[in-house]
Amino acid sequence: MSLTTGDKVVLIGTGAVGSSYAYALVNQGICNELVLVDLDTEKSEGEVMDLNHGLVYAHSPIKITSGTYAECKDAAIVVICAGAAQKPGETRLDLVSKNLNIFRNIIKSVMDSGFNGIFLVATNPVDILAYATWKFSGLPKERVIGSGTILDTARFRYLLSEEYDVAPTSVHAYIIGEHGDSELAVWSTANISGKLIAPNLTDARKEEIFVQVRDAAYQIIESKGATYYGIAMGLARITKAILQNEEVVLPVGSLLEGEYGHNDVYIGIPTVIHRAGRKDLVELLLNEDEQEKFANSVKVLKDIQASFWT
Ligand SMILES: NC(=O)C1=CN([C@@H]2O[C@H](COP(=O)(O)OP(=O)(O)OC[C@H]3O[C@@H](n4cnc5c(N)ncnc54)[C@H](O)[C@@H]3O)[C@@H](O)[C@H]2O)C=CC1
Ligand SMILES: CC(=O)C(=O)O
Repeated sequence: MSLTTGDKVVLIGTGAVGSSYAYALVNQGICNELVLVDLDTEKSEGEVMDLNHGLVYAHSPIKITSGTYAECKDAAIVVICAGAAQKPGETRLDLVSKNLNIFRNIIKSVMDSGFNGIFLVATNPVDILAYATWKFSGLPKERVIGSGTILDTARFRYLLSEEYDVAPTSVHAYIIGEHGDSELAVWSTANISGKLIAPNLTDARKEEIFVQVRDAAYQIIESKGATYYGIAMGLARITKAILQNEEVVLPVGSLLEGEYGHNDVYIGIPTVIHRAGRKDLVELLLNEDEQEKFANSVKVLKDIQASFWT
């Protein structure tokens, strides 16, 4: 069966992240049909009403409805933002059992609809849940994408843009690895217009910037209860890259099969995104320290996987 070709998006989970993503899609005119699904149907229906009331001022026409899993049948992309979120003091990995159970049911319901498109997963712990989506759905790896380190990389580029007074889009730098505490900054290739950043910063300053990136979620959750605008913009960016067949490189969650010397794990790495989902992985040349940190991040994720998949 060939890939569904329209640009219908079904969003599962219309909480803080899901509703912000829907709002970003409408404002940027990324798709022309959006269906909202949530266990709490009253909430998704309310979100649909609210979004529709802004349509007269939207970027371009879009049909927004609430629906059931049957709507996934002809969807190009199913985006999953459903499940539990971190409470203050919790790590992303604390959510694993709860959200794996939720995902078992969600993926089955989506696949039972006859879905033949691309999954984009945001629910945490996102790397484990992207892997679970790939396993539960039976879809090829190209059609299951996690949000990976799209948000962490955006945070990193923003902080470096502040450091150097240039636009974040002119900073070329990646956070890779787990979307979580074991992630790493690839300082060895981070640059502005080809000029390497690392030689101009002390180790102490680099560590300060990295810690700000790594711990941003904890800080935001402590101050306002949840993070959602940043990831919503990141998810909208990935959605646009897929629907517009951009072949752009984005740091998303992709399955490793020998790349970087590891396999059988979803993790945040630069990936070429096109209309069929993931195209190629871009293998960064990591230095020894980065390779060790990346290997540790893989191990953190694999140890968790091992307790759920033999
Ligand atoms: N990947 C990333 O970079 C980020 C991921 N997240 C994650 O996104 C997820 C959602 O976060 P929030 O929107 O803040 O949470 P939320 O609690 O505001 O929303 C979750 C929604 O999921 C729905 N839901 C729960 N079980 C469901 C099921 N079985 N079927 C359908 N809907 C169901 C709930 O009714 C609720 O509307 C969390 O796991 C959070 O950690 C949050 C920020 C960044
Ligand atoms: C909550 C989360 O995963 C983040 O903001 O990075």
